Amino acid sequence: MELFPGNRLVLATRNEGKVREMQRLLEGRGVEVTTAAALGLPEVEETGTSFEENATLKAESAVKASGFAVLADDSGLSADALGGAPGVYSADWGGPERDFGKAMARLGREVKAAGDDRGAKFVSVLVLLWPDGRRVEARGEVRGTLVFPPRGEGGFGYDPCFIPEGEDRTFGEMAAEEKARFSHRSRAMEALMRELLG
Ligand SMILES: O=c1nc[nH]c2c1ncn2[C@H]1C[C@H](O)[C@@H](COP(=O)(O)OP(=O)(O)OP(=O)(O)O)O1
Ligand SMILES: [Mg+2]
Repeated sequence: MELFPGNRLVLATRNEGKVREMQRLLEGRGVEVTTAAALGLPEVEETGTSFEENATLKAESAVKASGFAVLADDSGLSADALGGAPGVYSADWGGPERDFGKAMARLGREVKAAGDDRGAKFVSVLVLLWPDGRRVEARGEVRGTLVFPPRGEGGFGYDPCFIPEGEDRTFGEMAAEEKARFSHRSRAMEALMRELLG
């Protein structure tokens, strides 16, 4: 039996970094993956106050516009020193131009000003939604340490300022397959597949 109608899955994200990671995580599952950008789907206002809410908003909008099954990710970096900020506002800290050099500089300043606790976690919430309303949700987290100034050119977003627990290099210094071994998104995807396939 087909998991998705037409065996097709739409990634409801505009973030190329996420698209690359999600495509890699779905490889070999016999699913034809396409993206919101490729289908020209409308952008979504992320008005929720939780990762779950925003992932749901993105998934619902893309299902409505495309008629296909959809996978949405809402994610972010939560600094212990800042009570979990930037959290769901992680993308907003990059400004309209999505300048994460600027966002990481701000994060460094604010963390130091707040007492310099370097503990942090990345969170990813995935929502899989079918046109018939069936829905599966999963969360993945990875704890780690913030490092300033940022290091490495790999990955995207805040990757250069985050060292996952037990490692000594940032996500920005890792190859894609290495980041995928620890990442919040990989963990969420594993949890999603467990939910889905039992
Ligand atoms: O693995 C990651 N490595 C580095 N940074 C990350 C990661 N995962 C999330 N982040 C940061 C940057 C991103 O911009 C924001 C998520 O915001 P979020 O609204 O979920 O995604 P987005 O606006 O970039 O794309 P979209 O909403 O179209 O899926 O958190
Ligand atoms: Mg977004």
